[in-house]
Amino acid sequence: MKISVIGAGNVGASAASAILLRGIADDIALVDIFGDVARAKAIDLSQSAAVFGLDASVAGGDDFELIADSDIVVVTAGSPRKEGQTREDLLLKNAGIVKGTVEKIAKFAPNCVIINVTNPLDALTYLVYKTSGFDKNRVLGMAGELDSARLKYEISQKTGLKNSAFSAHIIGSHNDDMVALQSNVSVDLGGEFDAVAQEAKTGGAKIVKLLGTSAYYAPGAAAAKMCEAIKTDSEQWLSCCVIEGECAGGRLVRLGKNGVREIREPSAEEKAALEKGESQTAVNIKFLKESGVIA
Ligand SMILES: NC(=O)c1ccc[n+]([C@@H]2O[C@H](COP(=O)([O-])OP(=O)(O)OC[C@H]3O[C@@H](n4cnc5c(N)ncnc54)[C@H](O)[C@@H]3O)[C@@H](O)[C@H]2O)c1
Repeated sequence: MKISVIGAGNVGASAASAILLRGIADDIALVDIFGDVARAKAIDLSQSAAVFGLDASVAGGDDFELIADSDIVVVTAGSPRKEGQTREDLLLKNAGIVKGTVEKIAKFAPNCVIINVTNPLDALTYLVYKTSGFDKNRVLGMAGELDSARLKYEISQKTGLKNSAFSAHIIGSHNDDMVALQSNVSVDLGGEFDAVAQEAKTGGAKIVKLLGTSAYYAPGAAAAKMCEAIKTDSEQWLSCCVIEGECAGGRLVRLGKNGVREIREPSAEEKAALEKGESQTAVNIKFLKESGVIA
């Protein structure tokens, strides 16, 4: 399997490292406008493969021909949040970067599954769909697996339970109105679920405040997990952003070689909870249409 990552910055390099060290791909390509950065990180990653005696190859540079014949392309090109910025503040600048990137993906890797990571996640995943011309099952966004991991972290902190002892999911939009699924949490939090969920929802902002930029190890790991599920036609339900009509939002899905295999239909109560976050995504998409970024 060949997996390419566009953007060799914090999230892109972390995703490539997780993909490599979990043995998900035989070939990895890392592309960045700063070709030497991508080349250097590809050499560094190749040497980390040598540490573990792994045979996967890693190439890097600024030439999109490197991504030819990729099965999966992960898009991380774009600016991250700085302190005080919302994900929405990144909309127009990152939309231009993602659009240009996806035009090249459609040219050089026309049969791949695209996983968008660049924020604001949901509106830009919709932009990926419209720009690529791909079937909607081959366009995904990564956010829900990260948000769900943050919920697991908070539950583990609260209860002392190990990660392997329970499951938890967050779906919906990658903004303040994401939806933690209490019915899916296999731990009794005794009435404290909402407070714990709120900690998870603001988990990204807490890291931005401490670090001055957004998180990258967990986002990279979450993108790698989606790649692994695609490769293995996994039976696991993952929280991923998918195209829903004329919008995009996080749902529990099963992934496989062609991308989305199955979407779990939200309950009526969940649908009502999803509306607020997705109305923000709809506003962002409308703005991209009015700005001419989406034709
Ligand atoms: N979906 C999520 O859950 C999630 C989580 C964390 C970060 N993010 C987002 O991921 C994106 C990347 O974050 P980061 O921390 O890696 O940023 P970063 O600045 O470390 O890396 C971004 C990289 O993109 C490159 N780039 C910019 N324009 C490009 C282009 N046209 N072609 C190729 N490469 C290009 C830059 O040179 C840089 O190396 C941001 O938009 C951030 O908000 C999303």
